[in-house]
Amino acid sequence: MQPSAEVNQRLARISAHLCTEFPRVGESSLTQSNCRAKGGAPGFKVAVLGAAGGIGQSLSLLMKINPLVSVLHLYDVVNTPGVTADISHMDTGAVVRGFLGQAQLEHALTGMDLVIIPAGVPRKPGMTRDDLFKINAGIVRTLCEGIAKCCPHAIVNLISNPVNSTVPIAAEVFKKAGVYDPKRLLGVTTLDVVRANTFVAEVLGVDPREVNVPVVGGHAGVTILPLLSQVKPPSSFTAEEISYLTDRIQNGGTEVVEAKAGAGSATLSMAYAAAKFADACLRGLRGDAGIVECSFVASQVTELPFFATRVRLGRGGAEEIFPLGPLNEYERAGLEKAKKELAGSIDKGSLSSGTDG
Ligand SMILES: NC(=O)c1ccc[n+]([C@@H]2O[C@H](COP(=O)([O-])OP(=O)(O)OC[C@H]3O[C@@H](n4cnc5c(N)ncnc54)[C@H](O)[C@@H]3O)[C@@H](O)[C@H]2O)c1
Ligand SMILES: O=C(O)C[C@H](O)C(=O)O
Repeated sequence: MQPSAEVNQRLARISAHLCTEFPRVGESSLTQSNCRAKGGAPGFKVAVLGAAGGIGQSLSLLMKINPLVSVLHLYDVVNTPGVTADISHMDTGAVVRGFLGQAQLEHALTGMDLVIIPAGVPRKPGMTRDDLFKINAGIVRTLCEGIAKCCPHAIVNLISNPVNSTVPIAAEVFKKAGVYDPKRLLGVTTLDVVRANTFVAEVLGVDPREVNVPVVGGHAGVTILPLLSQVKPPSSFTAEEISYLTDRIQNGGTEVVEAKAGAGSATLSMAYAAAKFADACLRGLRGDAGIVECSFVASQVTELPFFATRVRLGRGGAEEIFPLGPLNEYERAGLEKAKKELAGSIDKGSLSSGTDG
């Protein structure tokens, strides 16, 4: 006998809730819940919020192949059943579960060790990252309220722009909920480092994997401050090369936005950068020694309450924040410009708490 349309609809609703837990009636009598293997390899529980987006999909794929991840929760307000079904077929260790819409946010977050947030709208040509503030502030606030309630000890990797303001917004949400741990809130600026390594390697004619450029400050225009005097391996540049590299690194995001011509901003290089940073956070959580990355965090390195510098990642998140190190005159001038702009963006985020942006 064929199951009624009503039964099929009911199962589809349950299936949307649990995403891949039930096949449609009539397809097989064996369901995933009867399967002998239940998953549960040792590792960390990671949630991606905004998992169906341009960054979210590639990032979720990269987290699914990370051997440190045992459980991967994919949350978005659209399209997570499809993304989850697709990624869950990859034969890697992490067990994947999908969550759709605000009603499932708490299930998505409960028990997570690391929450990565690429949710929010991207830029179009002619826009600044700050033009995204109003809409993304509200999204970040709602998601962080969920984190405060369901996994207050998770490490948070915040990608949504404008990072210079969304990190202060998240801090205010966590403070209000009484769960703020500044070491666990990390703004993701890894793409600036990834770009800097690539562009510097092109100029030097070397493999980018051999290059490490500290990029400090924040994540927008002049607040992105590459410290070319501290490049590893030690390298020297002409004044013309310094000017070209600084400008290209500061405007790397705009270069992609313009090339995509209205179809969004960096997604693939960003997913790579976010996966690299998340992997570093997970190795820190595991207790590995010497994990150092740049990140926009609560900081006393300058007079500003938040600043991106090199940080040492450990079980508690950003356990040590390194000072800027010696700067040359060009970098000192860049630092002053960066701080001036950053101060306004940080205040805008901190003071927006409780409003809709
Ligand atoms: N930090 C960085 O270096 C960096 C780099 C690139 C992009 N970004 C930023 O990342 C964000 C996402 O970019 P994208 O290209 O993936 O955009 P996108 O539009 O392709 O994807 C965003 C996703 O967020 C989801 N979303 C919207 N509201 C949500 C909510 N309340 N809860 C959960 N999910 C929600 C959307 O449904 C969508 O799937 C943008 O703000 C962008 O500016 C940051
Ligand atoms: O430029 C953008 O708007 C996205 C992102 O911040 C980037 O640097 O690529």
